[in-house]
Amino acid sequence: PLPDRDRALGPSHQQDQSVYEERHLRYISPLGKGNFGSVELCRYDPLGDNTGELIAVKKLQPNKQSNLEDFQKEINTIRSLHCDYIVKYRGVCYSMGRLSMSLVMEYLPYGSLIGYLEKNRQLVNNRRMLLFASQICKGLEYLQSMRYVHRDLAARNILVASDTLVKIADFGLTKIIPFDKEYYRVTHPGESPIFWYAPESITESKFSHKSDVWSFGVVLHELFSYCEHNCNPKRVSGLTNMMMACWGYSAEERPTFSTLGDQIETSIQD
Ligand SMILES: Cc1cnc(Nc2cc(F)c(C3CCN(C)CC3)c(F)c2)nc1Nc1ccc(F)c(N2CCCS2(=O)=O)c1
Repeated sequence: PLPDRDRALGPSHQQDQSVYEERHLRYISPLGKGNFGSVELCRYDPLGDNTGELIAVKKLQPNKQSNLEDFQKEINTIRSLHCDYIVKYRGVCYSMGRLSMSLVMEYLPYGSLIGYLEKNRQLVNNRRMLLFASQICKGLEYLQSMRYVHRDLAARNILVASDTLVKIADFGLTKIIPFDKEYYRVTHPGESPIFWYAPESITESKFSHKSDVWSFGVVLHELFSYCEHNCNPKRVSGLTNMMMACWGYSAEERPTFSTLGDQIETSIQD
């Protein structure tokens, strides 16, 4: 049964609501800004007594029309994803005054993985790093099962829910692979720094699950270069081999996320 506060407010205010009324949105602080728009920490407080839930609200930069289409696609993408290792969609908030809309998502208190690693270097040992790698791998395996290519996988786009849980965020560049092809070719060159891009993404603007595997290798490198290496060298060498495999020059050489997942589980057992 719904908690009393929701019963009193009727169906539109249920926990699994998808429309947030702007009048109940309490701005708290900025979380991040980019060419995409901005993400803010808000409290949705219909009772006005500060008991409402904390949410992350992504607003679109009020400019080019094409952004609105891309934003709609991003909302449709994240709304279709249901996985423990992917940041949860909560709903949308229409602000009629400005004829704009915002994407409402669950709020993960620890911020991006990069910031977390910098602040908690001593906490993230080898084992914790492999746990995070395994969660990101499972999230990517789920994305692949939905025929999505993330295209912007990097530690800055991974969010930390707790000391033992990370989630993939930011589906602004995510594309669906057409049913009759193995890859997605973009027309416009990407915005991301090419450090995370597979060779074919740079030379031919081709993106596939295997180019996400390349980027996953870079995320492993980011994770690994922050954590303590004071653990068993077998894990270290296992991880190094995984990274090198993700960086196979041709996409076919690279492992699948399920193979990588198995290798990570094996390394965790060691
Ligand atoms: C959906 C979502 C849920 N929870 C959270 N929690 C969150 C909690 C935090 F304390 C912080 C920081 C931590 C550090 N201090 C100094 C400032 C606040 C933080 F940055 C985020 N953030 C979300 N989104 C989000 C926010 C901000 C972003 F820059 C990006 N992006 C980054 C590259 C593309 S991006 O748009 O993915 C996504």
